[in-house]
Amino acid sequence: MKAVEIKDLTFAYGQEDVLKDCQLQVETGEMTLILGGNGSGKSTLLKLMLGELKAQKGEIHLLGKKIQDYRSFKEIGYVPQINIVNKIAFPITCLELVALNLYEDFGPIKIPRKSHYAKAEQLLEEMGMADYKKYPVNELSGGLQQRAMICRAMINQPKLLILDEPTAGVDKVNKEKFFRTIAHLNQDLGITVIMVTHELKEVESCLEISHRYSIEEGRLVQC
Ligand SMILES: Nc1ncnc2c1ncn2[C@@H]1O[C@H](COP(=O)(O)OP(=O)(O)OP(=O)(O)O)[C@@H](O)[C@H]1O
Repeated sequence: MKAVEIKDLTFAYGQEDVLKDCQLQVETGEMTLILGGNGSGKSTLLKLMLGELKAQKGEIHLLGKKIQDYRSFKEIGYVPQINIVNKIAFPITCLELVALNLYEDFGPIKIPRKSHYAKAEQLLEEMGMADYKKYPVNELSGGLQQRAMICRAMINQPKLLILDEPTAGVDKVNKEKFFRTIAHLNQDLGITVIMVTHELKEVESCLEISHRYSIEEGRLVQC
């Protein structure tokens, strides 16, 4: 099954098209990179895939369903750009960050229960983050914050991971550790990954890439 299929997608915020007649096919288990200069439309493309924006023209299919009929967004793990994480102003711990993403299972009282924390704790352990579970996320280094965000995305056992420049501002050693985590999720667990990145060199040395696309003047071109 195709994880993502995009046909003839055109999108504009105002008058001018940011994306024009874009086509994209991602098979289950693939690792796809989206490249392109600043302001070329990479984040916009991801937001369209996540259902946050609606295209003026074209079709998006997620895991075999038209996006308009798709209801299981928890099958899609999203890791935003790091500056969004920095905007968490209150001192939420790693454990809380991860457990809170189970919100769909909370029931009538909208707070995590013991079982949710236990599940989050187990995942943090599996992902090598047990030492940081009690740390406020906004006090961690960039690399650790992004690993915490990956755990947050992973708690719902997603089939597809969408990452938007996940290592911008992260130091070299932590970047490599981060990409090795992604390699494990993709190669060992078979999770489909779509990643926007500027760090082609580091990514290519750690990951097996299926396809690279670049956004050039609104068009999505394979490169
Ligand atoms: N909410 C918005 N309203 C109007 N224009 C927007 C909005 N968000 C983005 N844009 C514009 O759309 C274009 C594409 O933006 P986008 O953020 O998708 O680019 P990007 O490739 O992700 O850039 P970067 O690499 O800098 O993150 C840019 O010209 C940007 O200024």
